[in-house]
Amino acid sequence: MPASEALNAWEALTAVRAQSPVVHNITNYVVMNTTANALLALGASPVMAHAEEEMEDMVGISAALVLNIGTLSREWVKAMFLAAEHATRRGIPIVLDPVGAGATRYRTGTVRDFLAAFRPAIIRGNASEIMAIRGAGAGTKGVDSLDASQDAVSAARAIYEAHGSVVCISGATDYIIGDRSLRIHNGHPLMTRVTGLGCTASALCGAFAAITPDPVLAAAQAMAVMGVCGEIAAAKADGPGTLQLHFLDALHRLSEADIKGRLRAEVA
Ligand SMILES: Nc1ncnc2c1ncn2[C@@H]1O[C@H](COP(=O)(O)OP(=O)(O)OP(=O)(O)O)[C@@H](O)[C@H]1O
Ligand SMILES: Cc1ncsc1CCO
Ligand SMILES: [Mg+2]
Repeated sequence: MPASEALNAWEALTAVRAQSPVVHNITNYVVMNTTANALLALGASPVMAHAEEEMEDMVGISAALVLNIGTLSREWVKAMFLAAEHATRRGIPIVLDPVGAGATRYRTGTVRDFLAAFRPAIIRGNASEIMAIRGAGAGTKGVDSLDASQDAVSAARAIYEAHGSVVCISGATDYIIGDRSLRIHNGHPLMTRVTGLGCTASALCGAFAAITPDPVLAAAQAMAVMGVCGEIAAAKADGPGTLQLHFLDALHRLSEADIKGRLRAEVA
């Protein structure tokens, strides 16, 4: 069976729409609104919450936890660690987005401390961020990648072997590295001109991880949906502004035929 069909992306999307899992996000100020809207358009039920006082209750009603260090500070990091403790105890999947790892020592150090304490089901980042976790590469340009996704594959393998977390590297080709490896060739370069589509990919990883127990498959389903919707949106858009709008509509309207007709996934 071709890898695209084996992803079961349509079946998983149907399950997300039917079950509408609660996805708890501790994410950055830049993308809170866009990732909440993307999760809603997908069919999931997003909630953004970062007060330590409500971490136990919020994790208690969630099916996945998405942690994103895009605008981190001491209090938020404490909340993330506390939420991860509760999620680990409850056995709900954690997705980590190491935004800007490699740009500052604080970001890189926080991600490493987190991985020393917890095992996310999925780590989703761009190539520079993934390489920085292993001390590889020349750093990260703020939140943007200086490297191509294939350059981070060996770092991703090392992270999987050291921590057991599936690693998803986004870029022109998305790589999903775990107990097996997949590549997804969808998407559009215009997606890099809209802030937070990587953060959106991580949020979608959370929604699919809530439905799909196998984290390689869950990450691949999320990246498949991202890529296919990115292509549909780019075909209608005049630029980044309308891409963002068309992307949300594409998520909402995504059909089995869209996925079957466009998805280009292969075993890496
Ligand atoms: N050159 C490209 N061609 C096609 N798709 C791309 C390209 N670059 C990125 N994408 C897609 O754009 C989405 C965001 O990935 P990207 O690597 O830009 O994330 P990011 O750098 O973490 O973004 P952000 O920090 O703004 O959230 C993914 O779905 C990815 O597949
Ligand atoms: C631009 C930006 N800065 C911190 S987080 C963020 C959103 C994209 O990662
Ligand atoms: Mg990012």
